Amino acid sequence: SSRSKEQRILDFVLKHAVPGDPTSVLNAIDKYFSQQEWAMNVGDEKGLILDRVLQEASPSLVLELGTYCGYSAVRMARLLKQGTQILTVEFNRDNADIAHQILQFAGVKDKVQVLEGSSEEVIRQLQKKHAVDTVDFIFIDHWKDRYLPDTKLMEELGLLRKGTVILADNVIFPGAPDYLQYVRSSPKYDCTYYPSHLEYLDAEDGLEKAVYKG
Ligand SMILES: Cc1cc(-c2n[nH]c(CCNC(=O)c3cc(-c4ccc(F)cc4)cc(O)c3O)n2)ccn1
Ligand SMILES: [Mg+2]
Repeated sequence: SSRSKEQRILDFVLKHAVPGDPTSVLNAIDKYFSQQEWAMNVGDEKGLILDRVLQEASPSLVLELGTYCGYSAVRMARLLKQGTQILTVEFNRDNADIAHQILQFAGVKDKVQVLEGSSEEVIRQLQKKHAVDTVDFIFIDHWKDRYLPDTKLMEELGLLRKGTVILADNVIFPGAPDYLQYVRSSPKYDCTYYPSHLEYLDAEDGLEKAVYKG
């Protein structure tokens, strides 16, 4: 059977990147998209914004919604201190498996745990099954119609603490208008918009940072 796009990305990484070198894995994935075909990784332009916002927050526990091939999980893991944990949630079993292999190759597997399932079911299990108290940094990059309900669910479950940073991808394209409207009008969040472009294309996109005020 023909290999999926995600399997082709994995093959390209295994061929062109250096085992144990996360930056070479990111460069290989970015090169794949510039040479071969587009895919929905956050990319290098928005990735730089993620780097800066993450370093500023210097979190101990990171939750990512939407792993895809693991590009942003590798991106975050390469910047975080030892002992930091990233829990990343992927809905598609095949992609979760690809991400697993890319994370392993990059040498960041000890910092990242890929949880397969829907964001809602995983979020509901975090406190009991994954011994999570509160989360310090959340990168939201999953189905755009789930940004708002999942943020409200995390509030309700007490997973956010004073200062928790929520960074959301694609708030312009494909867009998460209900989420944007909610965090920007809620007294519980301090929001900042980082304009950018859709990964590897010219269409406008951006990241929204929402800091929970507790
Ligand atoms: C419900 C649930 C879901 C998940 C989950 N796991 N993996 C994902 C990936 C979701 N990501 C996207 O759909 C996405 C799409 C575009 C795009 C598409 C088409 C265009 F034309 C232009 C841009 C661009 C992006 O940057 C994106 O991130 N969600 C995990 C857990 N629970
Ligand atoms: Mg995205």
